Amino acid sequence: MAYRMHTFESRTALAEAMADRVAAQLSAAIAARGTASLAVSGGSTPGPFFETLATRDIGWDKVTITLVDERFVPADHPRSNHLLVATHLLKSKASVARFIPLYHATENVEEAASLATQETAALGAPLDVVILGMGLDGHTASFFPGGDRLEGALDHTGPRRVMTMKAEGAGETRLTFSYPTLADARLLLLHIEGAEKKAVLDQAIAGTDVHAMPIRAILNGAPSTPDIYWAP
Ligand SMILES: O=C1O[C@H](COP(=O)(O)O)[C@@H](O)[C@H](O)[C@H]1O
Repeated sequence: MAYRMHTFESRTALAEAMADRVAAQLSAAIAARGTASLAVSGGSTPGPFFETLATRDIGWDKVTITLVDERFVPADHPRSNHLLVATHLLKSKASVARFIPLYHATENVEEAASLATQETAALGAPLDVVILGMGLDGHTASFFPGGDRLEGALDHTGPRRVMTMKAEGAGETRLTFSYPTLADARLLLLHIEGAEKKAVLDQAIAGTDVHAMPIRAILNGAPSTPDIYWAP
């Protein structure tokens, strides 16, 4: 397993440190290439970090933000990751950033995935910053254990794209970037909080079955070494 562990005394300290790190990487990208790309996770963890990041003084008008994964629900749905980003990140100094959603109000989720693939291609590759989360079942992005397209999503040789995922533990059908899009980010972060998630991380580190705990695909053999940010 290859990763770097960063442990903090509090979630506030983590949010400050991670916001500094991400802001520095985005600023460096803007200085080098004129623009910067940031793909973030949803769920219950990132809200306070988003609030902190939005206060950082960088060239937000040159930053494009997207999601590593999304539920196939409209942006006003309470479980929408887009809603989380709109509420907690696209505000303050970051209100001028551009946002590319993965959800589209198409007839079916396959069409939404195809549109999201086309629209996010403009971000180029690799992405500047990818921030992953992890569920208690060991999923990351929407790489769920038992996912109907898990094999394809984790294929190291597959295309960079947005694809669909259905899994018992996922609730709604998902849209997710494929592993090749996420795993070679210039800065690859894994953000987890709490003792329960630390125990899941330790379990993932101790084993090798990627299908049982897809987070292992990131911890073991991603082209970029992930930096793990954890606070109790
Ligand atoms: O379903 C999801 O869950 C994971 C973890 O979320 P959390 O609520 O345990 O923080 C998240 O990383 C992912 O983006 C989200 O769609």
